[in-house]
Amino acid sequence: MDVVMQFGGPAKSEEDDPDPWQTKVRPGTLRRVLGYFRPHIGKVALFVLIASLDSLIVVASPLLLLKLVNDGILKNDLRVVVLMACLAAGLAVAGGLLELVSAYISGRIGQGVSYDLRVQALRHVQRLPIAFFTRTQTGVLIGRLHTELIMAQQQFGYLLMAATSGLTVVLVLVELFYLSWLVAVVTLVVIPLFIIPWVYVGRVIQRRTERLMDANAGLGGLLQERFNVQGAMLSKLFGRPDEEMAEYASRAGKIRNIGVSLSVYGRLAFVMMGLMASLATALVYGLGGSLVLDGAFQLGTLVAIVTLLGRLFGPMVQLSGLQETAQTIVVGFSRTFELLDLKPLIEERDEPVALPKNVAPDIAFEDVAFRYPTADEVSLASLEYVRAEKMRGETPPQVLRDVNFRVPAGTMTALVGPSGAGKSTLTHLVSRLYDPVSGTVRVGGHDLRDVSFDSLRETVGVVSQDAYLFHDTIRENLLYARPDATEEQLIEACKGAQIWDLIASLPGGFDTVTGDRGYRMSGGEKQRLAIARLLLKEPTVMVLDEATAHLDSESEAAVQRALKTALRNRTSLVIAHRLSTIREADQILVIDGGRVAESGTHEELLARGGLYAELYHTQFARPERNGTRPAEEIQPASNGTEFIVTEPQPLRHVVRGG
Ligand SMILES: Nc1ncnc2c1ncn2[C@@H]1O[C@H](COP(=O)(O)OP(=O)(O)OP(=O)(O)O)[C@@H](O)[C@H]1O
Repeated sequence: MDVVMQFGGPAKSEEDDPDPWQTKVRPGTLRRVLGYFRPHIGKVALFVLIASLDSLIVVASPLLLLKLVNDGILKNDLRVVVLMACLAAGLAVAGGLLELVSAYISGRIGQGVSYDLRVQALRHVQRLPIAFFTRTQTGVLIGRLHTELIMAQQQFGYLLMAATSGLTVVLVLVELFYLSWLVAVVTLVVIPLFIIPWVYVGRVIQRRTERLMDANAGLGGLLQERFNVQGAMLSKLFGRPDEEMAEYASRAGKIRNIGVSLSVYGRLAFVMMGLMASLATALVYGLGGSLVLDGAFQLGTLVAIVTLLGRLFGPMVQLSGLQETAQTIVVGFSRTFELLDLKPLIEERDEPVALPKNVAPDIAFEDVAFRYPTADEVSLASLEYVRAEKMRGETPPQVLRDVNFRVPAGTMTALVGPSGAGKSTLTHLVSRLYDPVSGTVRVGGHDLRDVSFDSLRETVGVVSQDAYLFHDTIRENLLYARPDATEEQLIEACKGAQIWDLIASLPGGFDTVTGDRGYRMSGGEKQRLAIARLLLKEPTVMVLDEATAHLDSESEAAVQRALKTALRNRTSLVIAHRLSTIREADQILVIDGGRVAESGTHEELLARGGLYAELYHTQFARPERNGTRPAEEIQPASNGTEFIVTEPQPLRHVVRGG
């Protein structure tokens, strides 16, 4: 089977919003789907058994009616009447119970399969590189792992019902032939005429339901993006409520329109079903009644035939949707398979090396070149918000080239250079968020591609400018780094990170909730908490992006003290924005255009009179107003680099033009 199908279905209407990123169902998908049912084969067998018993009950009760009328009522035998009535009641109760049990079992199977698939998909997504997450729209990914699987699983329930309906239909037809071959033949001819419009309406309903789910997922993704703290902040600051409202309204309007048409079609299906049943029954009453008058069969047989007919429509309708349901399941599953088949770019090799604990290692970059991966290499177009078709297939430019340097164990290296030079990218390679395209990054002499993920995570600690905190208590945020930390260890880490006084002053102490993305804390406080989290983890290598923004001088001094503690006795790579940090570095690397343009100590680089000296002199050689250094100013350097100078002597580059 090689079907290309849009998940929302191909039905044409004004609500159609053709999606160019269709899900391609690959050959072998059905076999793969069935593979997920293998562990539940026992339950499937039990379900089939129970469903068969249920089908037998469905066809047995009309026979009781036949006997009740022919042998009881018509022959005036009260004993038969009572016995048949009791048996019919017993069968009805048994049928109800069996239906409940079969619903439970089919639920267990469907839920079990979607549980297995979901856990597998989550584990897989965890292994995907950071590049995947930078490209993927979170809301859509959540939809893929959640809503779409639920839908496939619900459809599975219908599939099981439809499959067992087959047995019921066969048994009912056999019994019809047994009771009256003439009525059975007429029924067989007439029923498809009624079923065809029903099938059409059923398909429309199914496609619109799928499109409704797609539209809901799209709206969910949008809301998730706009209503997280930063999205809400952006929309408030840019003040475009009307455009935002128009976007919501248009999407919600689409959902409304599909909802309205769904309820109309749903009602139509209901009416058609009733009409179908009434017309067929009227026909059989007419035909059967005349056969009774002719003495071809007795009244009880007619009652049984009419009852049987009533039990034929439901299963036939379910059977008619079998193919559509199966296809929806296969497409739903293949959407998850698509994700599972995305090969993680960064993998742990077999028998990886563990870096030694508690020993600060050196870091070495050897002929490193790097470019960010293409969309095709790391993501799925269907999960990207901006489906930049043109971008796909294009190779992004090299961000790092010919990078060679060594950070000796236990020393600090500062990275400076213009914005976009590649400093952050370079630090990403140390924590193996990305692998170099060529060349080698070594920690403690080991190629990072040989090192186990666990030991790399233990060895390398990262503090970014915008520290991320979970919406949880301060304690839980700290314990994330070391779940077994004692209260004393937590306090010690917080003291080292200069955040203990603040935590101690909070009424809730460690149990204070830090809010969505830690929003109730200031930038400096968040960064110090992140440093405390890192101190708990005790990595031997520190990768740090010094904060450039929104710290008042008191907070800034506190962060500086915290960093001093954090960097002590560790090998560190710091994207430095402050002169004090740069001066303290054992080595400074000036990064420019993805290369190490210069390296040395502050004094050496000044003496060399190159780019660093130029940057430094441009910044400090300017005459100060009133003999004092301005509290904050932006100065364009001759090479286009701008520095913001803030007290006490911090060095921040803002932008490099040209
Ligand atoms: N995820 C990404 N995908 C593609 N390109 C990227 C990605 N991240 C950064 N880049 C590009 O790589 C180049 C280097 O970026 P990088 O963030 O390393 O610079 P930087 O020196 O740290 O700048 P800044 O000081 O402004 O943070 C830039 O041209 C940037 O646009």
